[in-house]
Amino acid sequence: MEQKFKKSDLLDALEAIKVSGSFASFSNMAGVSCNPSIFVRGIGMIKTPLAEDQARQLIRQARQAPYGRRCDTIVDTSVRNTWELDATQFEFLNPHWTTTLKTCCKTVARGLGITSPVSAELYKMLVYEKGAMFKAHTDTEKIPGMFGTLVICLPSPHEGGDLVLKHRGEKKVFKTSEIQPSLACWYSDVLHEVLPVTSGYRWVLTYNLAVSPELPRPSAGLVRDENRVLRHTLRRWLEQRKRHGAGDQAEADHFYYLLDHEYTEASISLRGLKTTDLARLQCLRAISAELEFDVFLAVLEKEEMGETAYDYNDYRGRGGYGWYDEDEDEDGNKSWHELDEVLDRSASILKLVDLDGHTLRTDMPIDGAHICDSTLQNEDPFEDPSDQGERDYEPYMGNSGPSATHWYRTTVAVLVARDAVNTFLLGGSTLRSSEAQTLLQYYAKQCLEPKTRATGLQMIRRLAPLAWKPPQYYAQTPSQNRAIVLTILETILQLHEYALFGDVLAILRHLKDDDDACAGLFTLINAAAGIGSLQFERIDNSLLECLTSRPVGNWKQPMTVLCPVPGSDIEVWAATEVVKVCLQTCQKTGVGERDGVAAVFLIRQYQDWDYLKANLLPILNEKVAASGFMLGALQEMVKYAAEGVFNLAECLQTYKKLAKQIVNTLNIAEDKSVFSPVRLSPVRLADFFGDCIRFGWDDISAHLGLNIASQATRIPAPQLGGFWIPFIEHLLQTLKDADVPLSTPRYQDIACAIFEVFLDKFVGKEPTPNTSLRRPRVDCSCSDCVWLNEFLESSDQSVGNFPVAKARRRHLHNMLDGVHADVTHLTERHGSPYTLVVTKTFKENEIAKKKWSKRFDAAKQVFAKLGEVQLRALLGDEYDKITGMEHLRLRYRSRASLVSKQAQSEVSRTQPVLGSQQQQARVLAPLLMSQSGLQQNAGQPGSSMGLPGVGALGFGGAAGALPQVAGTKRKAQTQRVDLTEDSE
Ligand SMILES: O=C(O)CCC(=O)C(=O)O
Ligand SMILES: [Fe+2]
Repeated sequence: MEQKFKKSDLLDALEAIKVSGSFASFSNMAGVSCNPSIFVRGIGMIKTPLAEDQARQLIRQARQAPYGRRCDTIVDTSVRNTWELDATQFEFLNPHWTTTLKTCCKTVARGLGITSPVSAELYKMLVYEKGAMFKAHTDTEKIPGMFGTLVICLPSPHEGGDLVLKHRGEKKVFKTSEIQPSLACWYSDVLHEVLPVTSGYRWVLTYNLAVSPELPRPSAGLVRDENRVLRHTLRRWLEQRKRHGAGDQAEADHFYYLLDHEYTEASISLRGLKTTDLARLQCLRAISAELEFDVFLAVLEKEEMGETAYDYNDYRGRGGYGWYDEDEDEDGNKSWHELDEVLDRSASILKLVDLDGHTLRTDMPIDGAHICDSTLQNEDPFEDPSDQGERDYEPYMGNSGPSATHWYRTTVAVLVARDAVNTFLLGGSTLRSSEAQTLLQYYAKQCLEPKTRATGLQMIRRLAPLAWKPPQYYAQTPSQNRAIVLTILETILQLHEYALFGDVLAILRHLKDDDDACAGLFTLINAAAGIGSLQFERIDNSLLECLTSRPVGNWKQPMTVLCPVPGSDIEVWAATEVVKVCLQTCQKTGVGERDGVAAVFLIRQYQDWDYLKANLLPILNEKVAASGFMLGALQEMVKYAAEGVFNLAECLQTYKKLAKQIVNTLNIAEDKSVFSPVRLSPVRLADFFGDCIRFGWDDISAHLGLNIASQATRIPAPQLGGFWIPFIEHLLQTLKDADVPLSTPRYQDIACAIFEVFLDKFVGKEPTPNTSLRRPRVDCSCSDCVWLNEFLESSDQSVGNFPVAKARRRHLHNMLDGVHADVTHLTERHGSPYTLVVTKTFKENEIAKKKWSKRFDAAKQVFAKLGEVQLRALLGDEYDKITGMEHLRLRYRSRASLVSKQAQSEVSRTQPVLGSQQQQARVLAPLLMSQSGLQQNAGQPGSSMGLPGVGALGFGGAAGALPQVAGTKRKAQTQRVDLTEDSE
């Protein structure tokens, strides 16, 4: 009859594992007196480091080392190619060498985790010359009690010759070339090899390691007793769970095991564990590979909030010496306040990781009340708070007693029965999408193991919709997230779970904007198709949906990475389905240049010129207004025609015919959407001029130039910086490339027209300062506000006093702030009630001036970027006027007269005076009086320009509110209607 499982047995079994030993260990011997002073018969003393001539002498004395294969010992230099000397051929003259070796044995015992005394018996001296190596093998038992091998690497320069050791999937590499003298040791059941020496000589001594033959033989495998007991206990737990099912008697589905050491959230992983914790977790990990449970690591946190005893210090703190925000002891630590009564208690897993340290959950609530039951140590896992926890203390507040919150943290291993792992991982609270994403990665890994595959897939099905709910897609950074998406899809494809693949893609369809994810997906498909195991017909529809969820212009990248084998089902799909759907999509409205480019690209890739003529040309004929789409497609066509793929003559004929139509229907002002980089890029329009020059279509470019110049005044403000200024820049380049003089009237007209409207709508006139004391009303009809409005609207009162109680002062204050009134308001704290003093200011003048100056400077930058020489040629006679912008200034003629005018105004007080706004505001603000009620900021130009390179200047506002100037004659356009008073 099986013994009944007890939690305490599991604890005992774990605690019995004390030593952390590894299957192999290395150690630096520096500092140990270790020159053995080797004397070799037939040679004499060997000097260290080993020199070439002595190395050759050693080799002459040596023989080719054999190796053991089953019962034989054979020489085969393709397996082992080393020179060896028997222990009888040499001796150590250094009398301390025996002591050194004893020290080495202790190092070995510690490194391999052996508690009984270890002895080392000299076996061979080995010399590896260039090319020498020893292929992977395990060592045979050569003496009674032997459990492993010790190698002492003597000083001898060499490269290569790395010692590579592997055990149960773990691998260690020891570079004897880097550290000498040094030792390495391993258990006999560890597979190891010596990689070929690439230069010099590798020189080592080998020793047989043994324990007393009566003792159990230590080995790297889990034959140590402690591990057997642990495995046995765990098996009993799991079997008992199965037997009792889910009833009352049911065994716990998980246990927390308190680690000996504390670890931080950042350091928690198997690799970061110390000594015994490491030893125990390594055993658990090994056993969990055989038994049905999983091991995780976790940082637990408990929060307790409660009332504390009344603290005299707080009282004193408030009474006589002012208010202490924090109560700290002399060392600056927050002092400890015992909780008299705990009012609120909660526990959570702050962070749960797998043994590789991958985060699975964070901030996951757990049942604090039963935590003792789940802990193997059977105690509150949180240590004595008085020296561990973080704390926060709230002193006596008058209406409630003093309270404190304590947080306690501890680190544990979590053992979870495998049938309960999913419930455990998904437990606690609703999963955040980022958590669902991390869990997905975990389950993707599970899918790769046949045993856990079914659950893994099931969980992916369940978690995917949680992980990628539309708004949370970017819960993690896009690239991290994209990597997860692709890992999952790759796993699913590998497993041929096509239905699930479709489901996950359907969830991902909203990832319209993540083109890299889409391209990544198509790369995956391409790779899977390359392996030859893909059933493409089961995913083609999902892929098509993935394409159609984004603009045609974005199909080019994924379809480029796809590169299917000619004649394959993927190619047939691309040539029929993809191209067909692409053209259907192009018939819709709102297509732009990138769509035109992509459509032609796809036809070039999968169809031919005849197909294009039959299917794309009719669409182009219909789409004259979508000039971006047209130009994209036409220019792409000509590109391929030049490469010889399409019929060049027919292409050019089509281009010319359609180009005429584009120019005829071009309407700059109305077709807002065309002249935005999304629909048509400035460079493409410039290229169009280039094409006209190249192909000699002079009439077309003349017509287009005229069109632009005559319609320029109607260009909406945002398109200036977003399209037309960059266009000029590209046009300059195009003309230079085509050797066309910049002073050609056609281009001069275009440039002047655009710059004039740029100055007019973007920079605008320097704003006229407001001199009036009248301010806009606040929107409230209470008696206080009536009073306030009277003051605000008055043209001669600059300061208003409002002696009203606090609540009413606050109301006035809020109302003023609500309309951003150009006033200051301060409370004068004497008398009863206090008085709200409102003073009219002229800050808006300064603000408006600053904004204008920024735009002015931005325009200067634009001119500077284009270059003086080029601009002079392009703007001709207009150059000085346009780039100087003097006509936009308020007072550019005589700066000197400003001072006298200012003085004059101080005398007259009623006359509006124009000049430097800042100066005026500063000097005259409190004094000015005027009848003018006009708001000087109305119709401020320059807003929302989207000017490249000057965006940071922050042009904001409503350019749409600009008064538009009628008329078509360029020279007459520089005047704009201005609502502000202008003294000129
Ligand atoms: O040369 C070494 O480092 C290891 C030699 C070895 O594996 C052996 O002698 O069995
Ligand atoms: Fe070996």
